[in-house]
Amino acid sequence: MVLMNPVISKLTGKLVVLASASPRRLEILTNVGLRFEVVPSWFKETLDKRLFKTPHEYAVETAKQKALEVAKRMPFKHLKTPDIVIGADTVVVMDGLILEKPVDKQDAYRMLSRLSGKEHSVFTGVAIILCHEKEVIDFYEETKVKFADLSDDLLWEYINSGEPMDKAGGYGIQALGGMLVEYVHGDFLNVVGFPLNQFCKKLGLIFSPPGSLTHNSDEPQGTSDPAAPDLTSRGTMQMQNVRENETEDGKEKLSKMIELMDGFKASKVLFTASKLHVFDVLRSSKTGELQAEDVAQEIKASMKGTERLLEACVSLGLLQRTGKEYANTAMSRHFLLSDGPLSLQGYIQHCNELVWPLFTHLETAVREGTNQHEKAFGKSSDNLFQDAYYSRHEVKLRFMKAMHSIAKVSGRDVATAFDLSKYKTACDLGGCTGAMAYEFAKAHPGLSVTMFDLPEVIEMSGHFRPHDADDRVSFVAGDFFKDELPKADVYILARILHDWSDEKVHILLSKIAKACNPGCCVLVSEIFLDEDRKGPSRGLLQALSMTEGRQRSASEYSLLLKSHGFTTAQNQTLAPTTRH
Ligand SMILES: Cc1cn([C@H]2C[C@H](O)[C@@H](COP(=O)(O)OP(=O)(O)OP(=O)(O)O)O2)c(=O)[nH]c1=O
Repeated sequence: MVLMNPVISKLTGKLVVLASASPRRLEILTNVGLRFEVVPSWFKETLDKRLFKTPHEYAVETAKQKALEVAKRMPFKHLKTPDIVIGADTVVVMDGLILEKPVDKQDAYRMLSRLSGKEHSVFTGVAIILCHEKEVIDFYEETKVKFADLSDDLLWEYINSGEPMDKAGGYGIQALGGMLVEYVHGDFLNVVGFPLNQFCKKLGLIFSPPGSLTHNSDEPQGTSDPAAPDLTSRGTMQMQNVRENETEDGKEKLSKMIELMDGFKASKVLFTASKLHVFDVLRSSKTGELQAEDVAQEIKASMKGTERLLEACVSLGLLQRTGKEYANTAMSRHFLLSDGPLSLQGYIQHCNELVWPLFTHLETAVREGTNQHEKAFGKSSDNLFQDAYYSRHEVKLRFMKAMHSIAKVSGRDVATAFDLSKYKTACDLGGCTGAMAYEFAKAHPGLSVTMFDLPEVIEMSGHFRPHDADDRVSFVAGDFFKDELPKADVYILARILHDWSDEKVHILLSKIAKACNPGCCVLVSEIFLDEDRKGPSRGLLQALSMTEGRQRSASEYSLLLKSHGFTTAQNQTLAPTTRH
């Protein structure tokens, strides 16, 4: 592509990120040959408008916050630091009132009828973050647009086209909305969401030779004083040294702290919405959407409480809201519907009913170094499974559902992690509902899998039998510490060993070693701790409520296995070992 603007070519080789989900901005910048990645900002456009003297200050600040959020997130979440992050925010302003995107059709109607027959301003605030230099350049552009007198019929026809909903002021000048417009004074692309002309000028200033950076030679007079911006100007340029290096760093630490402090609230919101079947209720409604009062009625809860719960769910990305209607997000549809193939509901209820009470006694657990079953449930648990999980029917069922959901979510990855084509038989020790065994059978057409677990588990495993159950999976009842193990080429230990002390692990491994022939293999699936035991925190957090078990690193597991003649063949995230 021939680059008309030499400024754009100055960005060649730099990691430029557009912190925007707007397809218009993407198109405008792509059209001029800019190469960039799109990382939509998670910054919520909720700044208090009353705190800004002018609408354009609001747009600029929102643009800045959008860009800063991405600049801060990328080094952690994407493991790379961009050179430049660009953020933008477009607002329509009528009689001093800021109009953003309409929340529903009525809102679009209110906006468009307010604009009918009159002139309004469109402001786009833009922020350019120079990540390495820790500088923010921001500016805004104003364009005046006049609407023709619009009849209600025309307005509703336009609203029903769906076009207004994701656009500031409820119209898109570049498409059908162009019909509503009598004239435009100023940069057309600014209305569409990005003031390209001024953006290129700013880039020119930024990438001109050193010394000229703070010298706004092409700025119209009187426009460079941010304290007194001139609305007729083509914008102001503010170079802010985010000296503030430490301040930014401090802010990041503070938000991490707040995230940690609030983490338990977020978990409990998820548990409660799940227990009250909020996600199922929304899915079952005709349109997949419901208002808070309908949800309250369905889940038999108070209106006030339900509304707060739904709002909190939206903020956590568990639900989405358009106007007053709540709906599941893609993530919730994936993991939170109770009958979904990858439903985590079983595990979530286990966390709510069993892990949560244990964690409320964490302080005592730390002081005493003991598990807190007795305090939490009024009953001690010397043998975790017999005393805690399998003592009562409903607790057993809940625990089995938890294991089932984890096996469903992780089963395919575990089953396909290694080439098992040379093996004919496998035995899934402590396989609970058989979900993992079925995944192995599905992944390996030549493999027959025996699921081995306690008789009280086997008697209920029928509840979880898939309708297309493969008859290569069979169930054998027994206690793997006491009874003879079925013969197999592959022994699967998925999330088993961490529950037990080294002593018990040795008992189990020696029984496997006796049962298997040379060349057979043990496949261990666990959260492996880092060798320095500094992470992953998921494993270390889980350890806090463990009874007699412990979390181990891959080399600790290898040592245990080696002492029974199993040499580690592959040792990655999953560790299968072969006995010679
Ligand atoms: C007035 C007007 C706005 N718009 C669009 C531009 C913006 O995308 C949108 C205003 O919303 P913004 O909040 O500025 O942007 P966005 O939500 O689309 O994307 P992001 O926040 O991720 O950057 O309205 C048009 O496409 N045409 C128009 O005529």
